[in-house]
Amino acid sequence: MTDVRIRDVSVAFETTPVLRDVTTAAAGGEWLGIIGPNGAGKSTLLRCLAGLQSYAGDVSAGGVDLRTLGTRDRARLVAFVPQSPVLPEGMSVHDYVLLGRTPYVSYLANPGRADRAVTAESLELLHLQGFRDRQLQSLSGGERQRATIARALAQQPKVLLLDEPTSALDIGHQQHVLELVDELRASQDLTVLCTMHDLTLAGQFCDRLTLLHHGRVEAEGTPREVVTRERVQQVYDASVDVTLGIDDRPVVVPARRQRQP
Ligand SMILES: Nc1ncnc2c1ncn2[C@@H]1O[C@H](COP(=O)(O)OP(=O)(O)OP(=O)(O)O)[C@@H](O)[C@H]1O
Repeated sequence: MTDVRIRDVSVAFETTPVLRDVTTAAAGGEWLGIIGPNGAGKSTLLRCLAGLQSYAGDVSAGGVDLRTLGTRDRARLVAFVPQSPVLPEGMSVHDYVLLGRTPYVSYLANPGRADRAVTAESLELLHLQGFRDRQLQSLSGGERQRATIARALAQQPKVLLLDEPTSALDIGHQQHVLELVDELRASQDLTVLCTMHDLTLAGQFCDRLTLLHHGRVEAEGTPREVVTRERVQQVYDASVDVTLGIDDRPVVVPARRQRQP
């Protein structure tokens, strides 16, 4: 299984620091949730791992410094599902998911039978068989989100990076996708790093959480350790109640501030 280590990672845009000496790690096969308010640096951190953002510091997966890998080797190791993917115009769902096989297809060759089988399996896992010939642009937001996850699974990565994977999904598909990721994690030895805004869902699915605030690690640990009423109030400036649900995992309930008379 492939562990991910992030050490002293810093990113600045112009002169504005966005990540400041971020150090955290996911053990092989673990699901690490990255949480924090808007603008905390969550997506930027995932983009560093995906090779889309330059950074100071070190990031490794399975002991390999990700900077040393070429595009194809990196894509076999790490798959990234961005929050708002740019989808190619005029492409069918099937062909888009088949793109996930690119790192396995030789230059100038066409995808083979095995690539098509993995693509069909990914479509099935995300309940997209009925959409295989539809144009991407004709899909709803949630269907597009499932298509991007299917493309990432077709990459057969060791590390899956998910940026807000359930933001466009209804409650049923949220659960389906997160359960599926959890099953794949177990069956395919995947290590998962996932940004999430829903702290209750994050607590239910993640083994550990890293809380970012203003680009720094504010807290990390088990969901129960990280998601406390006081911390959510302080970091998110939110009024909430936090109770413990199944398996002592936190349940975060917004508590409406006093109504104005
Ligand atoms: N290319 C860029 N140029 C300048 N600033 C940027 C750039 N990309 C991100 N930022 C800034 O970096 C900060 C962190 O952005 P990031 O997208 O990582 O936050 P986030 O925690 O994922 O937020 P959200 O929860 O809103 O998605 C934000 O203030 C954002 O405006």
